[in-house]
Amino acid sequence: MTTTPTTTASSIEAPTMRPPAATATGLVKVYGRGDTEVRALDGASLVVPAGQLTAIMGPSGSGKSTLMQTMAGLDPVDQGSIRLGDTEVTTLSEKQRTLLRRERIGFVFQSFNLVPSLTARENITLPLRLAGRSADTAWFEELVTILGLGDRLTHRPTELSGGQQQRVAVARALVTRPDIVFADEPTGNLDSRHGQALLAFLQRAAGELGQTVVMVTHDPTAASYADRVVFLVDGRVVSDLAGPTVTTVLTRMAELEQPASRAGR
Ligand SMILES: Nc1ncnc2c1ncn2[C@@H]1O[C@H](COP(=O)(O)OP(=O)(O)OP(=O)(O)O)[C@@H](O)[C@H]1O
Repeated sequence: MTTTPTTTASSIEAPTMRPPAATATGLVKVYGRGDTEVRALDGASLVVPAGQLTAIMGPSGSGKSTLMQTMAGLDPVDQGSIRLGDTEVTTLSEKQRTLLRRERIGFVFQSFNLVPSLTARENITLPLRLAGRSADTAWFEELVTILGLGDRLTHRPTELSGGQQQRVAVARALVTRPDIVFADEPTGNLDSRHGQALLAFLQRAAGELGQTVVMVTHDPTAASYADRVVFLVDGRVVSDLAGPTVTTVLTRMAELEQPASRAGR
């Protein structure tokens, strides 16, 4: 078994029966100019296997959110390629990216981002209304049941606990059966019990429902729910770990913090 961080192509490949849900190659994203220039992504490459829960970890400022936002078509890149299924995202116009997000991508944010004036049901079905689609009733019922929201559908966000609000946000992200769900610190505002319930659901959504999920997290416990963890350092994917446990994630993080592992980059 090798635990040495590596930047070879094999570190970003993961075997899967289905074609990858997304593939990012050589992403470069620069913010600012001159003295204030920051290379948030500096050649990041990543394959996201379909039907898996992939966690993205890395030190603060390593580019995790930027990687997620660019892969989700929220933000353009300066260089590189992003394929979502057969679609090259980087050459789409802003309008086309908006449509892509609406039709094929689900989002879960740390801050839930629910619409305060809408009920839980209306929040969950909002992406369908925006896309002009009708609800798949069986799928809606399945999501609501698995997430334990059946008796909360007429409540507004202020009438729900943090855990319930985040479950509404997760149902909203999955209601369109998107090709991929991006979750940025989805358990960041939850206590550990609600956080673990949510992670168990994301794991189940991938394992049983075949949903592809990419989750940014700082938390080794959250990462241990993933099928695979990829580690970002200085804007590049430098290592990955299949079948992570809290211990193996902590060990790998400690290795990546060693100056030697970052030398020559
Ligand atoms: N809009 C922006 N303008 C300028 N710099 C930015 C912008 N967004 C991100 N950055 C910089 O890009 C780098 C990567 O930021 P990013 O938020 O992707 O990192 P992160 O790994 O998600 O960090 P954290 O774990 O702290 O949330 C950081 O140095 C950040 O300051």
